[in-house]
Amino acid sequence: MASLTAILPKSSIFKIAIDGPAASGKSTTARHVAHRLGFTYIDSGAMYRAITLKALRRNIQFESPSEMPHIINLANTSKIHFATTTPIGGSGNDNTPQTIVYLDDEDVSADIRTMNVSRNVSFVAALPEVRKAMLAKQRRYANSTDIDGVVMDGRDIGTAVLPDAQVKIFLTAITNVRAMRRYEQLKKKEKELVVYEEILRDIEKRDKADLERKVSPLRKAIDAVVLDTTTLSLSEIVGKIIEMTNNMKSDAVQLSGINSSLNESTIQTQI
Ligand SMILES: Nc1ncnc2c1ncn2[C@@H]1O[C@H](COP(=O)(O)OP(=O)(O)O)[C@@H](O)[C@H]1O
Ligand SMILES: Nc1ccn([C@H]2C[C@H](O)[C@@H](COP(=O)(O)OP(=O)(O)O)O2)c(=O)n1
Repeated sequence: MASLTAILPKSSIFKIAIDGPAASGKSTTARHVAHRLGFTYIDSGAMYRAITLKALRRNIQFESPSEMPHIINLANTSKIHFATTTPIGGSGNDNTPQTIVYLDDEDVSADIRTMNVSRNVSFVAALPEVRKAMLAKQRRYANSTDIDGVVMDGRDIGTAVLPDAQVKIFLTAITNVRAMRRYEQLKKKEKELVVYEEILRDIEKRDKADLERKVSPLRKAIDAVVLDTTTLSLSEIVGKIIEMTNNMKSDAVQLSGINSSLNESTIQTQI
């Protein structure tokens, strides 16, 4: 029976974990999947970015050992929450649901995506105490009782944050494709001058830092499915994840049927 219970959901909240390197398509994919399934989307990377933004605004000197307690304190005391806006028509990426990120009730959705935050976020995300604080918040969000399902993306969701997720995806794409997509994405926002080579360097540096850090490095969970977005369109990727989720849900329903009839026969035998 252990093998049956292993694939049945441990709680009524259905969990989808999407991990992968920078600009592999995690958040866009996750937002579409969540929207289609009526699930809540949680952007775990935005949480590390929000703490980094707050530290930058306070002129905290990164990598100075005496400043670390300040960063840890920010992680423990900051309020971070999300809101999702529903798309109204449009085509292609225009109809991607948008996520608003609030830091202490201020909308910081644009400010957390600047190159300055990107350059410094890996340092903040490598601090074990910061990860501990974020992990507690992420699990709290994922286990809130008023939602049917959750889609969370990041680097350690399938391995550390939601190891019990019923669907685990590892998104990847070759580095220069990821850098070009991020370049196009930032250029559209016109928040700052963007240079492709600088973005490529940032992505290479962050990939290395995310892979090599000691606590919860970027890893594919052993039970995750790899999807390469270099060759697959957004709608193909979203379709595959929805299909996997629906299959997993119907397997769980069938197995719970088998389980309950097994329980009934056990009860009858006992009587
Ligand atoms: N499968 C895909 N094919 C082409 N472009 C994609 C695909 N998935 C995402 N994108 C685009 O790539 C850019 C980066 O995606 P994003 O979701 O922000 O990545 P991540 O969250 O992994 O950093 C966005 O402009 C997004 O629309
Ligand atoms: N679960 C997570 C999510 C993000 N991080 C870190 C590592 C990433 O470089 C930064 C920013 O994450 P984010 O997903 O916003 O980055 P990209 O959109 O992929 O560029 O945060 C992490 O360590 N663990």
